[in-house]
Amino acid sequence: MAEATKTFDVIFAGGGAAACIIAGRLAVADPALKILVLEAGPHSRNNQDHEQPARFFSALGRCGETFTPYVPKANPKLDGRVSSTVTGRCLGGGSNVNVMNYCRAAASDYDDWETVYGNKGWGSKSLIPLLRKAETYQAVSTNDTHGKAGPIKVSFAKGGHNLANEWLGVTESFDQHRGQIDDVNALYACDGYGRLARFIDGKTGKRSDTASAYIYPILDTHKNLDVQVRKRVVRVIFDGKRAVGVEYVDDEGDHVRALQSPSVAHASRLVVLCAGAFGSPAILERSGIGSTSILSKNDVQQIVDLPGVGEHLMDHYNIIPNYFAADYGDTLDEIWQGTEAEVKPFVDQWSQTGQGLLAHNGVDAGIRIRPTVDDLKTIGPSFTKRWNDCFANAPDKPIMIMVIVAGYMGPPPIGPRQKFFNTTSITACPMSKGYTHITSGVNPYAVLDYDPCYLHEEADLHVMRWAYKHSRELARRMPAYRGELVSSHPKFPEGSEAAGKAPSRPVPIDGPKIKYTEADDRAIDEYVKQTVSSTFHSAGTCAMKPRAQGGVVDDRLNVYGVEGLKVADMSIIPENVTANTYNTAIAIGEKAAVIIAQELGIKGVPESD
Ligand SMILES: Cc1cc2nc3c(=O)[nH]c(=O)nc-3n(C[C@H](O)[C@H](O)[C@H](O)COP(=O)(O)OP(=O)(O)OC[C@H]3O[C@@H](n4cnc5c(N)ncnc54)[C@H](O)[C@@H]3O)c2cc1C
Repeated sequence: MAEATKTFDVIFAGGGAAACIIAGRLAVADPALKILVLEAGPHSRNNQDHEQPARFFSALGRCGETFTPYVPKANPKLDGRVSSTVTGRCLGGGSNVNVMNYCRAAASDYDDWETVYGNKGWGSKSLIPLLRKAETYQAVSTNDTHGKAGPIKVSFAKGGHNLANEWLGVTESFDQHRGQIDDVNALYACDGYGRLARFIDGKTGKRSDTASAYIYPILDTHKNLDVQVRKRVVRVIFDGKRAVGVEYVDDEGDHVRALQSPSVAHASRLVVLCAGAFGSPAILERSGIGSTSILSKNDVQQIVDLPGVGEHLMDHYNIIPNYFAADYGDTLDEIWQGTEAEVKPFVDQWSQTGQGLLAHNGVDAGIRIRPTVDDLKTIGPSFTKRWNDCFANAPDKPIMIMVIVAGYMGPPPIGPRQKFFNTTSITACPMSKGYTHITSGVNPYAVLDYDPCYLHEEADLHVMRWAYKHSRELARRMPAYRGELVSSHPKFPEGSEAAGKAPSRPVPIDGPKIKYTEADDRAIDEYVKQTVSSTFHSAGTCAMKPRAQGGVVDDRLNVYGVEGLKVADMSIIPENVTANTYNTAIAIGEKAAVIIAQELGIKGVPESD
């Protein structure tokens, strides 16, 4: 149980990726501003699973207390399979548990937010200066979109990426049409292969999360910032239509007792929901803001009829075919599959130098890829409208993100330990959209009624089929290729020429491409349905767009129909970004800090670096 009611100027519900940026910026800019952050999970400081980059995969596999799993309905489009997702659950949220892949949206993704959805100040011209302000790009930059002195550190691996180099070598000879690109993340261009940076500090070898970057350095010195962990916000409380605080419970121990006597914190100026794509709409619905049918089903008295709350749930989703790698491959398998004793030498090296395989995320090369005219024919007519509507006239938008990952991603394979790599293909902007809603009006621990609706649009399936084929041609030409882990590939019909083998040797760069029959294509589709999984980029459930179009917040992040309440996290995006989402969460955090500072009359939160 928390102490007696306290009053703050600003209360943040959720202390994740975006929240830490906003709270940190405001706390420094105005030491008189009393800020409360209520985060459901624990502190993340000094947690080796977070700090030591290569441990991300083992931590994800254990899905311990710094993760929240979300289990959807069985999906008929996945042959009845259930494909779950997770979010971070600790100070820093997803930024503390993510894969650290530095992947930035297309400039036109942000421009669409401004021009298509009418959100003034959210186009690339406004957001790029904020992205620069947020980051220190620890590499030579070939363009002026990267930052030099921001709290978030971005680096390239200094060694241990020989498989990425091989893959890039193959792409150079095999796919000359696309070729190489200087900076895969230059915002205005895509469709070239290149090295990938990571959200890892190249000097210390530590993960660069928003808690470490914006909160922990000031927590002891800025007493105006009160961060309470293991506190779960139940709902916002209102005086009429004005948000004046939140009700919250302890996020551990006896849930029932906590629920019977929730604590209250008052906000004299603003309540900001930063609980992520699942948490923020759930808090809104428990507070009486949402669609009439959802609220009445859960006995919540309606304050505002906002049918868009919890709708338009977007994600990116991926397939991960694995391949055997030659012994010389620098892979993370030893760290991901090894015992603590086997990992210890890497820990020692990392502790002493900040380098070595533990300072890796294993994702060192990739492409944000667009289809050629021939590729569009291969994908087929189901994708034509989507292509014409979204991509044809936006040359900076990829349809897939394809990366090589140095290691086996999956449950430990049977047999003696071996080396692997995989080629993960991620849908950059899938058509399918889902929803997430509460199943209890009072219990913040109740499971959510959630369905990401993966593959509900056939085009998404056909794009993935094409991506599988393309990434496979690249993989089998790498000198370190030693065959396919057949269990993580399609079950091609017996006798099919498309069937993979292990062990086997690389094919020559100019060797023929695999020819697929219709039966082979069906096998790939089946494989996609059986294995497609979340990339953990859930977003869009409190969309920033006009209320009449299902919007939940306006372009100042105000929730429609009430006062003193904003949402600021990945739930506000009106349309997906064609990239992994951490960088966009950073943009939202920085932009929200500027907006709030302006409205509260706080100086010292500039709009650029
Ligand atoms: C496993 C994983 C891998 C990923 N990999 C990458 C990657 O490689 N690259 C990339 O760019 N992006 C990646 N992402 C995505 C990125 O990290 C997220 O998009 C980003 O963290 C979202 O930020 P947010 O502020 O919207 O929400 P979050 O960071 O999820 O923060 C929400 C916070 O609110 C808290 N919360 C929820 N409900 C309540 C409540 N009722 N009361 C109090 N607190 C609450 C949660 O505990 C959480 O800490 C990954 C995400 C995950 C989970």
